[in-house]
Amino acid sequence: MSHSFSMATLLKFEGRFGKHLHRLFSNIEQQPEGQVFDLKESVARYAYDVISDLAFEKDLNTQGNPEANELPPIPDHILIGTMYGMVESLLPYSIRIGNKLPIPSLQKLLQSRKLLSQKASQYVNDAIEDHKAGEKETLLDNLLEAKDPSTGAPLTPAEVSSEAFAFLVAGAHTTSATLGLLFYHLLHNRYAAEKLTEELNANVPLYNDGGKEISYSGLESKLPYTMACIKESFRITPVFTMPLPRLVTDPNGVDINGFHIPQGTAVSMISQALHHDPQFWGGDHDQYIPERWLEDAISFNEIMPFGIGHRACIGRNIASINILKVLCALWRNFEIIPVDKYEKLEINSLGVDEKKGPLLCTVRKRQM
Ligand code: HEM
Repeated sequence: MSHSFSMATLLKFEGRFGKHLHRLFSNIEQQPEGQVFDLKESVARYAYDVISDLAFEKDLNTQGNPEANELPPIPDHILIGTMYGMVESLLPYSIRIGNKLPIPSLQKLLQSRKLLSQKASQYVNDAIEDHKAGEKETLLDNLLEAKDPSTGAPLTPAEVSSEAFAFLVAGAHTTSATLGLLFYHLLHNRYAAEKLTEELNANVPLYNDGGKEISYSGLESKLPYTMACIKESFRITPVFTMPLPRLVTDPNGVDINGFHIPQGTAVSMISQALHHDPQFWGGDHDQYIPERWLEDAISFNEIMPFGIGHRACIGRNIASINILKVLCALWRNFEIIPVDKYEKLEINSLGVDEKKGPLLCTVRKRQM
C-alpha cells in the first residue's frame, strides 16, 4: 500500500489539495483589515477537510461553514488511544473496564470516539458504492484496489474502513498542530520572518499574478530557507511526542550506548529528548533558529518527527505537501500580524502536542 503514499502518486491528485487551499486562502482574504481571527482554527479546518477528502473522498467543507460546523473530536480520540496504549498489555481489559467506569469525562470521550468511527465507516461505505473497478485516483481508490501480497485477496470493507479512519486520526490533527506551531514560531521570530518573506517574494508568485495553484514539484529545492523554517519547527516542537516502542527481537539482545538490552524488551525514544539534546544541538536548543539547518548542513534524519524505520509515518509525504503549500500560500500573499507579539508558547500535550489556546492574528494582503 505504501506506493499510494509515494510523492509521484500523491502529486497526481494535487488538485485535491489545491481545492481546499483555495478555500483557506479565500477565507483569509475575506477577513476585513484589522479583524482578529484564529489562524490555528483556520489551518485546523483546512487540514481536516483535505485529509478527510483524501481518506474518504468526502468534501466535508468545514472551512465553508465555520459557524455551524464543529470540528470532529479527533484530539479526544487520540487522547483515549494514548491513555489505553500506555499499558498496552492490559488493552483488552482496559477497554472493557473503561466502557463501564461511571466517569462522565471518560464516557464523553468514548462516546465521541464511537461517533467519529461510525461516521468514518459511513463515508467509506458511500465511497465503496461509487468506486469503479480499476480506478486509482485517490487514496481510497488505492485502498480498494490493494491486494494482500501473499494471498492476492482485496481488503475487506471493514479493513478499508479502519485504514481510512486511521489516516484521518493520524493525519488531520498532526498536520494542523504542526502548522499551528510553525506559524507561531514564524510570527514570534522577527528575523526568521523577514528572511522567509524575502525568499518567498523572490520565488513564489502572488495568487493574483496567475500563481493560483502553487505546484509542489521543484518547490522544496527553490526554497532552502523556507525548508529550514519548517525543519526547525519540527525539531523544536515535534507534535508526536508519545514514546514509539520497538521490541528487541534478536535472541542475543542488543547493546545500546554501553547498556545490554535483552530480547523481548520494549525500547522507546521520545522525539522531544532527541530534538533537544544539548550535546548535539548546543546550548541554544530551545531557540527557534532555522539557520542551524543551513550553516551546519544538518540532515533531516537527525530528528524524528515522523518516527523511524518500518513503522515510520506512512503519511509523511502528504504532510510535507500540505505544510509547504499552506505556508507558501499564506505567507506569500498576506502579512500576518500576531495580536500578542510577545506571547509565550505553551503546549497542550494530549499524545499529539499542539499550541495551547488560539493563535490570534490580523492580516493585510501583500500587493507585491
Ligand atoms: C505533520 C504531520 C504528521 C506527523 C508529525 C506524523 C507523525 C507520525 C509518527 C511519529 C508516527 C509513528 C511512527 C513510528 O511509530 O515510528 C506516525 C504514524 C502514522 N501516520 Fe503519521 N504523521 C503526520 C501526518 C500523517 C498523515 C497526513 C497521515 C495519513 C493521511 C498519517 C498516517 C499515519 C499512519 C497510518 C501511521 C501508522 C503507521 C504504522 O503504524 O505503520 N500521518 N505518524
